[in-house]
Amino acid sequence: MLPTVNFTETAAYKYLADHFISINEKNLKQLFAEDDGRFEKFSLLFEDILVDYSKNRIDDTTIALLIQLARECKLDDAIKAMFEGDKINQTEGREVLHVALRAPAGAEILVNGKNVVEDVHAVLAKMEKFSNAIISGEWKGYTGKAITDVVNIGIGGSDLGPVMVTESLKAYKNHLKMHFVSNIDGTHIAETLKLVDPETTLFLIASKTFTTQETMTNANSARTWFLDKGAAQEDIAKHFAALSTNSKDVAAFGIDTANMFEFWDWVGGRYSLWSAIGLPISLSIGFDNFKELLAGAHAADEHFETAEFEINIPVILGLIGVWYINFFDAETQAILPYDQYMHRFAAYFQQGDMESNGKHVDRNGKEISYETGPVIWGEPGTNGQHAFYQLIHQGTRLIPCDFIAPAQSLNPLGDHHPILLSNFFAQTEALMNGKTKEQVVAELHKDGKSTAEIEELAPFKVFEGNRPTNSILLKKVTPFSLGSLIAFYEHKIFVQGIIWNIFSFDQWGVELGKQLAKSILPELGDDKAVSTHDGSTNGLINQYKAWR
Ligand SMILES: O=P(O)(O)OC[C@H]1O[C@H](O)[C@@H](O)[C@@H](O)[C@@H]1O
Repeated sequence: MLPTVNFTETAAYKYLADHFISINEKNLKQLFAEDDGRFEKFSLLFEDILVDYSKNRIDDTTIALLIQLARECKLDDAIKAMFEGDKINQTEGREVLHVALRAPAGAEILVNGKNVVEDVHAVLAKMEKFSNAIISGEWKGYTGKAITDVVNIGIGGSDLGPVMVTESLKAYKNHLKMHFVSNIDGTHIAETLKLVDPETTLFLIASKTFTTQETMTNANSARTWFLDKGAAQEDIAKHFAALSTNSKDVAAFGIDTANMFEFWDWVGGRYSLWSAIGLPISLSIGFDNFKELLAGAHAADEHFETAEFEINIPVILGLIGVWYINFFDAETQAILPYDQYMHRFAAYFQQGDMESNGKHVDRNGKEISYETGPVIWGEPGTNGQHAFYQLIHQGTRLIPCDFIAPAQSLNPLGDHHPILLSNFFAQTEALMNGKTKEQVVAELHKDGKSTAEIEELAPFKVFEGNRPTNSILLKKVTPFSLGSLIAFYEHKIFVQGIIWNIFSFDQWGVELGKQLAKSILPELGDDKAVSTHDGSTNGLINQYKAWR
């Protein structure tokens, strides 16, 4: 059982509320001026990842109080409960053990008296064998040809992780062409099927439950297409595999359970890329690289489980997030990777964070009176700079930003990387320091503007600065460093969920829309006007019927 402390009733919260008043008056520039050792103090090096959190609106007292808050909320007990396999997903009665998916062989994590690490490694061995057979071409399709294309059909947690990781690690990929179909919009599967040949395509049907409407509809369309192209029922075994917890429905679909890669209900969908759901990753970059990804995540797990809170990266990042959300009223969190390969990183953590911490009821089942999970958003740099950074620099909202960049490029082409990195460094500097009216006036003078022109223009050119950022500098994007980075973000979400006293591992909020869609679907079967809904919904449905 998780602790159920209301963080707003702790002593630390009250101290933080007072302390906020003095910090809110301080400028980041001033905080740096007051403390020569600020960077050393507020940065952490983990393997080849440097996390610089010094450009935040914090001082020693802030960090001490935030850590006191974590202690009062019994974060240490909560971490222990997760790693020990307690049923901390209480509303679904499940353990939360994505950490077991990356535990090394020989480790022991018990669920109902059984060591799940053994099961994990049995599935990993099966994934390794299968990946090797597909990649080497030893596995043949129904006409004797090797597989060239892999189509992963899944949605949410059964899509976003593999998409993000295969994109982030594209530089490590082999010859297999990867395709991902998620949307129920027929366009997604139709456009994908145009690109592939049934004789050389492997379909992975990825669904924890194997009941998700989008995935099963797309999977059925893929199977129909496969058979329509001339393949026979018995050929399905060579071209369809399932990644699921539901062997009964996998068999009912017609997939040989020998081609089923199993995972378990203690793996949350949005935490499942480390499980059999990661098979497309292993196919795309090879099993050894997939193992490195797991090893990087495991190293981050060990850090999270054992490091003192003061030097614990997910704890510090999580607490700083709480500081902005609950004291500065920040509503969003931007994630800005300066790495084109990581272009789906923010999208991935939209599910990871928003599905986990978008909750309004606490662990006692009571409505809560404070803010919880932020809106997560972001695009890769420098594209974002030319799109929405205006608002981050000069808008009225405080937007904490995570800037992420690799020191070494995987495509060191001319001076591209130094230019990219100069922007990465410049943006956090600009957000922190801003530009004063005096600086603006001096610049306009230099440009030969008249006093009247200067007076008129100056206010628009001022940047108030004092806008907080984290900078995460990776030596290089490797399977290992990416694994660690993802795990840090996962654990940050956990930390925040514990402080907010919410359940981070259920997702009841996705159910209502599904239920209503199920009841609307039969109503779309004829041309009769509907009148059973509210005026707007009736109006929309009836117009659709008139136009289709
Ligand atoms: O893997 P499945 O079972 O198809 O679920 C896909 C997705 O469905 C729902 O939207 C949620 O439960 C998500 O967390 C999940 O990732």
